[in-house]
Formats: sequence, structure tokens, C-alpha cells
Amino acid sequence: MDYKYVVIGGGIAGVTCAETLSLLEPDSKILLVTASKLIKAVSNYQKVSRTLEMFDVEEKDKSFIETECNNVTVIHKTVLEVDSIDHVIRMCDGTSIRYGLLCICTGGKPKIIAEGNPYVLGIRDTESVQTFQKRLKKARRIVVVGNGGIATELVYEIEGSEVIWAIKDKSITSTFMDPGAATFCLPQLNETKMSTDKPLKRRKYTEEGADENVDRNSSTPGGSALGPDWSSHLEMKGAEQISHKVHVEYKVEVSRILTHEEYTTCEKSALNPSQFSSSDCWPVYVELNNGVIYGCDFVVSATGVIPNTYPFRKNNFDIAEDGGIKVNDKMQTSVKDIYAAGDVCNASWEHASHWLQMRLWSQARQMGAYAAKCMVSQSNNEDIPMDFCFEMFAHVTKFFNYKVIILGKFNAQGLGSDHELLLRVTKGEEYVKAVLQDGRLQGAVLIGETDLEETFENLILNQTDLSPFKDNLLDPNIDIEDFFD
Ligand SMILES: Cc1cc2nc3c(=O)[nH]c(=O)nc-3n(C[C@H](O)[C@H](O)[C@H](O)COP(=O)(O)OP(=O)(O)OC[C@H]3O[C@@H](n4cnc5c(N)ncnc54)[C@H](O)[C@@H]3O)c2cc1C
Ligand SMILES: NC(=O)c1ccc[n+]([C@@H]2O[C@H](COP(=O)([O-])OP(=O)(O)OC[C@H]3O[C@@H](n4cnc5c(N)ncnc54)[C@H](O)[C@@H]3O)[C@@H](O)[C@H]2O)c1
Repeated sequence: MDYKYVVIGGGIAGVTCAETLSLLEPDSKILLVTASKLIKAVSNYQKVSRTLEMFDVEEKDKSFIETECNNVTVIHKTVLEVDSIDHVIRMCDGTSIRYGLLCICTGGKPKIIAEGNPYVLGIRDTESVQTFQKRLKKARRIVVVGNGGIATELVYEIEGSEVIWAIKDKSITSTFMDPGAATFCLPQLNETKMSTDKPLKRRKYTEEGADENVDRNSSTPGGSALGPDWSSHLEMKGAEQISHKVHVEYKVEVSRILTHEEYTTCEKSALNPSQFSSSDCWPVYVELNNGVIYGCDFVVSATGVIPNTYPFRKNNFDIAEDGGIKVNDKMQTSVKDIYAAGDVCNASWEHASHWLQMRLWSQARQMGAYAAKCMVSQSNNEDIPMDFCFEMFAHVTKFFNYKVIILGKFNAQGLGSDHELLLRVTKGEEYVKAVLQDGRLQGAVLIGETDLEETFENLILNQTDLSPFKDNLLDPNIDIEDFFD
């Protein structure tokens, strides 16, 4: 069977790529191959500002895209390998398909510490969350390792179980927040969870069913990654009648994970944080590199993502240090006629001054759409400019029940020491950080309902000289929107 365009992966990058190809070339044959039974669909897309976007994500049956885009065929198969010389993809079931242009959107898989240990869980898709929920129901204490998005969301949502949060850094949520913002959010950690959420202009993730993939070894892909609000509508309750109980262990890494038997012979005693239960009998023990041992029911490793490149191990792709397939500013890999988008790729072009890659839902969508445009332009021998969305990094999310917006070089990434920070903090309400260099705004962190996002976005994009107004930039009595109009 021959297709002009073939896309591998039914996550947001792959589905958006196939949809965009269909829109641009309604008469061409497009194939989407996905190992997950259900595909991800974006709905209620909303542009919050020029670079910020929000949308719902739903898991749908493959018929959804076939009905919407009648030149797209979806097959539920796992790709075994790609023969880039003959332009053929081979499936695990022995069948093969010829492609004209191919886009790889196989996402990532959790990078798990002590992979294979039955007491260590990773979280990626619906099925892994269900396993986690089931284990949590019986748990009195868990250890969460990692300091990014998943760990932050889990630690905030879990009730009914003690949580030891082991992080490498000196402050929580370091992937998204600076230490100041972390200090602002910290009180939320041990607060009794509010029964009503603070209003947030953010939508829910929904699912129509569960992924069928169960096996999680390196050659077997799982389902698509979860996304916005995956945690807030799920019950995450342990076995105890307690609300939040979190102990953060800073600047540590896991040295060893011990079974109960190994622990009893290791001649060290486990610690119990004050206010935590004093039990010393746990199924598993975690030894940290500061020498402390904690017992727990199980460990969650929320330690990032590894791009899912296993089916392409025989291809000669240039691979980046983070394991992603390198793509240029046209989303092309180093192998002719093969593109890549989403979590699987590494954006290896020279980035605009205020953009950076993070493996996020929004970037998966943007890359999928842009890759499709680039594929069509290649087949028409045309050149297209880079999409505006790669001009500036922008992300809206929710942590600790606060709306969180991060813009540009929000953590002063790559700015050296020659930058200044302006802060405005109202305890429990808002945290505003502006990162300036040479009097110009380079990035920002906005926590709470600040309503500053559009103005800050413009200031970053336009590189307005703020030197004369610096002292007033965060003055709550000045409406800076009017000021810079
Ligand atoms: C728990 C969790 C919460 C998250 N929360 C947020 C959030 O709040 N906001 C945000 O912006 N981002 C969030 N993310 C990140 C976001 O979900 C990902 O960046 C995004 O979904 C990546 O999309 P993708 O299409 O590149 O990959 P995936 O969604 O991983 O899709 C990959 C697809 O490829 C298929 N596949 C893999 N191998 C093969 C093969 N050999 N043959 C055929 N098909 C194959 C898979 O079955 C799957 O359909 C979260 C991620 C997780 C895990
Ligand atoms: N609200 C959101 O935007 C949101 C929520 C959840 C997940 N996500 C995205 O989903 C993906 C997966 O989330 P994640 O939290 O696993 O990844 P992440 O990249 O956000 O964070 C990984 C964390 O693990 C730490 N880490 C890595 N190796 C470690 C080790 N050996 N020991 C201890 N700590 C280690 C890192 O320092 C980092 O803090 C990411 O791309 C993330 O951006 C986004």
C-alpha cells in the first residue's frame, strides 16, 4: 500500500500533523499509524494571547479523525522499523507500507529510576495512572522522586497517604519555577485541600476509554502521554484518613532502593519525619545520597521523559544529547524525507532569543501542525517561514491550584549573571517575576490571576526599552496595560 504522507503516532503531535496535512492537501492519501487504540484530539482551542494557547484534550476512537478528515486513514499497529532507502515502514505484525514523506511523532516514555523494580512506578498514560491509583488506595506512605510537572501535580493532589518528596534541587517545582515562586507556593503543600477549586480559566482533560497497551518494555510503545489537568479530576487517595502530609527532602538523589529483607540486613535505621507515622515496617526502603533511609509502600519516579526512538534505532538519525531526534527549522530529521515532531524530537535549529523547547502539550500541537506545513511545502517545492509560535516560549498551566504562566526566558535561561529580577508578591494571591536584561523584558513568571500576560508578552516580543519605567513596571497602582498602549 502506498501513501503520499505517513504519520507515526496517535498523540497530539501525530494527530495534529495528520489533520493539518488533510486540511492542506484534501486530495492526497494520508495514513496515521498508532500503537495506541485511542487517539488524542484537541478541542475547544482558545488563543489566550499571540503565543499563549489553551485547549481541551480528549481520547477518541480512530473513526473520529477519519470522519473529520476523509482522506486520512488510521491504523492501529505498532511500527517495528523504517527502511528509509526504500521508503517503507514495517509493522510488528509483518505488514509494510510505502511512504512518500514520513513524520515520526512517537512521543516519549517515562525515564524511570530503578526501571523494572516492582515498587517503582512511572506515570505517562491512562493505564499507568490507573495502576498508580490502585496502589495508592492501599498506601500509607509513598516516596515521590523528581521535581517537575508530574511530581508537583501528584504531591499536591494526593490525600490519605504520607508523601516524602525527594528532589535534587534547593526548591520545589524547579522545572517551572524559581526558588522565589517555590517559596510562594510552599504553604499550599501541607494545607488541607480546598473542597472548591480557585476559579481558573483552564479546561479539563477527558477520556473516552483506556489505552490497551500494557507492556512497557523499551520495544513496546505505551499509549499517548496524558496532558492538561490529568491529575485534578482523578481520585488520588491513600489508605489513611489524612489530608495533605508532605515532607520535602531537598538536594538529594536516590542511591538505592531496598527490599524489606535487604533493609533488615543493612545495619542502618530508617527515619520518620516528625508528624509522620512511626512505623518501621515497610515493603520497600529508599536510601538517599545524604544517607537517610525512608520506608514506604512504593515509589513514584517522576523524573522526566526519554524520547521514544526505539523503532528507529537502525536508522542513521542525528540524535541530540537528550535522546531526541534532531530536527532543523523545517522539522526535517537528518534522514531524507523523514520529519519528526513532539516529544520525540529535539528542536535543533537556532532558537529565537525568547523560545526554548519543553516537552509540553502545546509544543507537540505546534510542532505537529508546522511539520505538516513543511511536508506540504517540500512536496510543492516551496519555502515557508517559521511559524510565529516559535518566536517566544509561552506556557499556561496550574500548580498548587494557582494559574501559572511562564513566558520567554522565565528562569533567566542563558542570560548569565548580567540580568535583574523585579518581583511583586502578595502572599496567597499572586507572584510576579520579571526578568530584565539591558532594561528589556526577557521573561516572566506570573502566578495567580495577574492579568499581566498580554502586556508582558508584548514587552518581550517588542523588546521595549523599559529603563525609564523600571521602577513602576510592577507597581500595582499603575495599569501597565494603559501605560504601554
Ligand atoms: C502525566 C502527564 C501530565 C502532563 N501534563 C501536561 C500539562 O499539563 N501541560 C502540558 O503542556 N503538557 C503536559 N504533559 C506533556 C504532554 O502530554 C506531552 O508533551 C505531549 O502529549 C506529547 O505529545 P506527543 O504526540 O509528542 O507524544 P505522545 O502523546 O506520547 O504520543 C505518542 C504516540 O505515538 C505512538 N507510538 C509510539 N511508538 C509507536 C510505534 N512504534 N508505532 C506506532 N505508534 C507508536 C503512541 O502509541 C502514541 O499514540 C504531561 C505529560 C504527562 C505524562
Ligand atoms: N502542568 C504541566 O505543564 C505539566 C505537568 C506534568 C507534566 N508535564 C510535562 O510532562 C513531561 C513529564 O513530566 P515529568 O515531571 O516527569 O518531567 P519534568 O521534565 O517536568 O521533570 C523531571 C524532574 O525530574 C528530575 N530528575 C531527573 N532525573 C532524576 C533522578 N535520577 N533523580 C531525581 N530527580 C531526577 C529533574 O531534575 C526534574 O526536576 C515533561 O515534559 C513535563 O514538562 C507538564
